[in-house]
Order: sequence, then structure tokens, then C-alpha cells
Amino acid sequence: MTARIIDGKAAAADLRARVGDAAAAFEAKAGRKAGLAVVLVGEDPASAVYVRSKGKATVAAGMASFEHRLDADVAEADLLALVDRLNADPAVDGILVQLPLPKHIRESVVIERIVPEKDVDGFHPVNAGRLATGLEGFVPCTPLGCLMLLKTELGDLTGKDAVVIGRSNIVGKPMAALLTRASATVTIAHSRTKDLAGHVARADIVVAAVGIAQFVKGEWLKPGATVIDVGINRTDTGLVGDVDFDSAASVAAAITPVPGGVGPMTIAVLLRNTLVAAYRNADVAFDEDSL
Ligand SMILES: Nc1nc2c(c(=O)[nH]1)N[C@@H](CN(C=O)c1ccc(C(=O)N[C@@H](CCC(=O)O)C(=O)O)cc1)CN2
Repeated sequence: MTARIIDGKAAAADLRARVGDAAAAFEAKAGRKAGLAVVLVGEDPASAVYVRSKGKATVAAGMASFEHRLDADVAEADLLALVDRLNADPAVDGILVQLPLPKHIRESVVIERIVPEKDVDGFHPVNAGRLATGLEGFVPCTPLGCLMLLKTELGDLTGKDAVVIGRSNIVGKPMAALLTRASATVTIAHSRTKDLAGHVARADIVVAAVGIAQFVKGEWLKPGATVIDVGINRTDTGLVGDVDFDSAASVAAAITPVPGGVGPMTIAVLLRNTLVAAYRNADVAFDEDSL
């Protein structure tokens, strides 16, 4: 079998176009643009690229972008003071603090300082709790992007066996919650799971978010599985995912490539979440399922 390649770039472009239309409608109704504030602390090169891409994509979708760059040695209290100002700013619908932060800053304290209504990253414990309990909130961008790709590929996920490899707050846990909400039967595994290959062998859906280059092997997969690779690992040979692509593509029915799979969906979903935040904050009716 040679797997179909799931084109995340095309799916992201499609979502960005729909967000653009809905952003224009928001501006006409609310009399202002939806706004996203992005905060970058320090000069991590990959983070700087992602923040620049977020700013460009925000403007291209017809929304306002507010970029804040702070020195790597900024005091945690100064970052929290900036978050307080953004929380209070009516032009800002969504706030995102780019991760990772320098070691001297406690990520959890910063995330908890963002008001949940503007937490378009969906990382605040209130939003995590809302997702876990089936309430309306914000869902982290990468797992929501993965779910969108899966639904486009497979349609209804009811009764599918899914294995999520990775248990981070940013990807693994919310991914498992989303798949559970979609009525899949979900196993959360990780690098120390006993007989990981055995779990993967039973799965119709495999989401790899373990952060280890080419960790998941093709021979572990059930023939015909759908494989979503969240990994972005920089190696001597270039960018690779958490899945050994060549061996997996010969067994799976469909697979996301790295690059060009899940990654582009992350920023497109961020725009979607920001627009949803704007409609909610302005109390303007909007069909959120249209995005
Ligand atoms: N506050 C946040 N910080 C981080 C998040 C996040 O969602 N919120 N996610 C990642 C980084 N990230 C966005 O911030 C991100 C990662 C990757 C991509 C992407 O499009 N990747 C490309 C490859 C790009 C490359 O060459 O590096 C792909 O996979 O095709 C977009 C956004 C951590 N921090």
C-alpha cells in the first residue's frame, strides 16, 4: 500500500480563506477588526519565524496584529504586566505568548494570567477543563488542526480505535480529549508505554506527538491506518517528524508529511480561534461550526 498524503498546506489555506471571509463580516458588524496580540520573549530563531508568520497571516486574513517583543532577560513581573495590559485592551481579542519561554519565567504562571476569554492558544487550565468537560472554550491549535484533518480524511470518527502517542498539555492531552468527544476509543501512550507497538497495531488512527525523530515505525501500524505526525525534529538530514515516513507510508492508508502536514494547520487554527474570540467578546452571533 502507498499512503495518500494528507495535504496540510492546502487544508490550512482553505481554512485561512474562510477565516478571511468571516473576519470581513465581523468588521462590518462590529465596526472594528478582530485583533490578535502575540508576545515573543527572546530570540529563539524558530520562535521568531513562527511569530512573524502569525503576524503576516493575521493581517492577510483581515485582522489586526499586535506584536510585542521582549528581551530574553525580561523580568517575569514585566511580562505579566504586559499580559495585564493586553487583557484590558478592547482592541485585543486574542493573546498568545510564544513558547518556549526562557528558563527564569514560569510558563504556567504566564498562561494562567491570560484571561480565558482571550486565551486563543487554549492553554489556560480553565479552557483545558472546559474541553475535558465538554463545555465551550478554546481548544489548542495543533490538536484542533489534527482533528480537522482527520475529519476531512475519515468523516465520522465514531468507534474508531485511536492511539495518541504523547501526553503533553499542548498536544497529547487535548488531542485525546477531542478524539473522545468525537466518540473514538482512545488510548494515550508515551515513550515509556509497555508494548507500544502492540497498542499501535490495533489503531485505526495514530497521532504521534512524542518529540522523538522517526520514533513510530511502519511495521507497528495496522494496514490502512491513518497517521497524523505532529513532530517537528531538526536533524542533519533536515526536518523530520515523529514517524518514520517511508516505512509508515507503505502500510498506512493516509499520512501527514513533515513539513507540510500538521504544522501549517497550527497557524490557520490560531486565526480561527482569534475570530471566534472576537465574535464572542463583541457578543455578535456567529456559527462557529462554519470554521
Ligand atoms: N504559544 C504557542 N507556542 C507554540 C505553539 C503554539 O501553538 N502556541 N506551537 C509550536 C510552534 N508553532 C506555533 O507557534 C508552529 C510550529 C510549526 C509550524 C509549521 O508550520 N511548521 C512547518 C515547518 C516549519 C519549519 O520549517 O520550521 C511544517 O510543519 O510544515 C507552525 C507553527 C511551539 N510553540
